[in-house]
Amino acid sequence: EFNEYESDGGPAAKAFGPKFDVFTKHVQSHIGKQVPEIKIAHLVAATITLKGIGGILFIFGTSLGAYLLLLHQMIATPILYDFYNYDNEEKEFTQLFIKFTQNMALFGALLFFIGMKNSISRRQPKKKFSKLDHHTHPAAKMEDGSQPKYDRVKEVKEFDETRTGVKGLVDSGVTKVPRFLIHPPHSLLSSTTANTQFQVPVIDFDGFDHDFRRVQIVKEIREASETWGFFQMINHGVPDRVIGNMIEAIRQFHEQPEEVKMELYSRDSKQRVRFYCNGDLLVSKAANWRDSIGFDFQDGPLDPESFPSVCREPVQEYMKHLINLREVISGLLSEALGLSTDHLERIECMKTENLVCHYYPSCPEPELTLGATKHSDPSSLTVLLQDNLGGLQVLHQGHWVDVPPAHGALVANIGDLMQLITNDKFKSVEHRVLAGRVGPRISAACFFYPSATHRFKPYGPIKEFVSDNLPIYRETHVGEYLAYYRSKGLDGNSALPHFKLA
Ligand SMILES: O=C(O)CCC(=O)C(=O)O
Ligand SMILES: [Fe+2]
Repeated sequence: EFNEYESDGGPAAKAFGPKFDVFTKHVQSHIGKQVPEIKIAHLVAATITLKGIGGILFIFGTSLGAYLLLLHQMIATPILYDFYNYDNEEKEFTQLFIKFTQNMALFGALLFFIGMKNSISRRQPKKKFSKLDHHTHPAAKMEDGSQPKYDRVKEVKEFDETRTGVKGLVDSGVTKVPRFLIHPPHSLLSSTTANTQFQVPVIDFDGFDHDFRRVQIVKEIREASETWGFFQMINHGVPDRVIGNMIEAIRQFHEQPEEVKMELYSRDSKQRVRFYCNGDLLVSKAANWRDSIGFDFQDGPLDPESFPSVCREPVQEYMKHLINLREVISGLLSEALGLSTDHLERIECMKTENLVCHYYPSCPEPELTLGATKHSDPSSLTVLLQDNLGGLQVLHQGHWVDVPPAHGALVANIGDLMQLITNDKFKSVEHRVLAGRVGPRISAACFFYPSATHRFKPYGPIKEFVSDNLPIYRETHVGEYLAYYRSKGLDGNSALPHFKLA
């Protein structure tokens, strides 16, 4: 009867009216003020509406429905079940009191429902990307056989907003490589057929400061830098223990809880320590199956507080050794170029260090993607530490050649800026990383650049390498070079030709 309504309020108003009068009198005598007059028919209409709409919304599981029902309970219960107007001996008291407490229980249940809804939405702040994977796979077809419409920008944006990188995808149970990570067939072609007739040179640095050995080492470095642009170094002076700790620390950074790592996620290259997935995610055509943490040292040490605590000491210790090694290589490279030992140091072309520590998660479909697209490094020189899984390949005489992991070894490779200042004498050679079913693979690339404090210092071909006054490249500075390199993204083409003189 309470749900029937007529213009005077119907039977509901007849039951409700007297009780409401008593209730308003109570309230008036308590607060000592006149309560504004409310038409009983309006009140009944309001409570029926609240109950009706609230009930329907609640069935569909919305919090708004629960709030409306709460409001209904707050108005109707104390007025309708007015046990407090009866003596506790009277039978109405018991009946009304039972009804009142039942409604209070309902009130509590509604509060509980709202609380649960809020806590669920707080625990799931981000979209689970995995829900999308079957839509985004190019092999996926609509029911009518057509390809689903693909919105790459949206997919990439949603992925970026998870702030958890490729590892986040893997952890959420993705079993297919999402489309934005799939590379075109021509860049995947012959992924698995590495050429085994060539071998990347391995150079033993033992005795580099003894004249006799030094001559030999300098010769090997010259040959490797002119033909391969790559060589592996052994007995380079960085202890195995330091290397082992470094690999373990990178693993620990990437494998710590998402919530901690997400705090450091950033696309702002001015942020000196940051976690990111594909520096060129927003400009590249195909993303790489890897996450990275970057440390931009800029001509000096970083504030220890800016390191994530899981990897602070191992990274600092590794870099201390790499600074020493840079001095050694800088002298050897200068000599290999036929310049005085301190030449490269004097022109400050390797003064800044930028360390990027990569994590390549295991991949369910490694034949569809890459750990790193074919690229050459923009640096003057890169020193790379890789774990024992393999996957790094260098392009040599038109063939992809594996750079096999060797215990305790470090890889050195000539970067674009070195090729530019040596007028093509030393080569900045293209390399890539295959994705693997076994993982994670871990690596740390330390890029040595010209001084960051002299970002606009011009660099062009050194005069000793310019015969008949024919430089191949125009002058540039590290700021310009990097801006161009980044704007292009890793698209498989070198940035160097852009700086060629006509
Ligand atoms: O992870 C690797 O082995 C190579 C990484 C690389 O080429 C780079 O960071 O430029
Ligand atoms: Fe590289």
